[in-house]
Amino acid sequence: MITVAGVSHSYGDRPVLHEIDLELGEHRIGIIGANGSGKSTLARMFNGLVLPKRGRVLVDGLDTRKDGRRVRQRVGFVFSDADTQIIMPTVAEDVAIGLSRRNLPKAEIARRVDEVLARHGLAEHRDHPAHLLSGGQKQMLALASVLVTEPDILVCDEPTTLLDLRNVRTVVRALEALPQQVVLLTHHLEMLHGFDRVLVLDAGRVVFDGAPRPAIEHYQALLDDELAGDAR
Ligand SMILES: Nc1ncnc2c1ncn2[C@@H]1O[C@H](COP(=O)(O)OP(=O)(O)OP(=O)(O)O)[C@@H](O)[C@H]1O
Repeated sequence: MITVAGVSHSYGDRPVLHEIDLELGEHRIGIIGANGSGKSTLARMFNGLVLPKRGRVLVDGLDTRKDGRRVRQRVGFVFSDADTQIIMPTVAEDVAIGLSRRNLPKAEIARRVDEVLARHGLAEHRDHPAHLLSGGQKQMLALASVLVTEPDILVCDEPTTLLDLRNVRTVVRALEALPQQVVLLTHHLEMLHGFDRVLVLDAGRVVFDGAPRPAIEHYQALLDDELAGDAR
């Protein structure tokens, strides 16, 4: 359960989030909104990458401000640009690095790495240079590198932005199969099909909170209003 209590945030004197209160416990939660509406800032608060200027964010009762390390063990984060997440030369090494601080026996690390690579269609690339993978494979690697740490919650910040339709579907299927709670930020609105709850952000405020279809309609209506305003 992620609790956002009275959260406001600004970068310098630029306000980006205003008085947000949320209890996020559903299995599949989407966050949508225009560029700059504050989605990434909010999502980065879920694992303490950004600490709120005002208010608190709790994960299963752990305060991101005081218990950052334990929060990050529970909340995995996948970024949109997999290249920025890939840090080791080979695919298997990149997945294994996430477990390096866990004090696990070598054999256990190898077992977990092989298992997660097999589950995400990367087994045959185990010893390949990570930077030679395709865009879609890199995103699956980024996902595998986070999932190997067995987080309870997975936050994905536009994980399909750089992918073609085929790879978007691969990521969608991978996310669908996860037992974890998933919070997905996306501009690919069709990914939200079947989600339990979708938040619409606009200028740092949650302006809709409900089922996917009305959420998408609300977002589209906002854009229509904005475009009509621009045309006037
Ligand atoms: N580290 C930062 N320093 C200063 N300003 C920032 C920083 N990160 C984000 N911003 C600004 O805060 C606002 C909200 O950004 P944020 O990335 O949270 O929005 P977003 O809804 O995720 O956008 P997008 O869909 O483009 O990813 C934007 O105006 C952005 O320029």
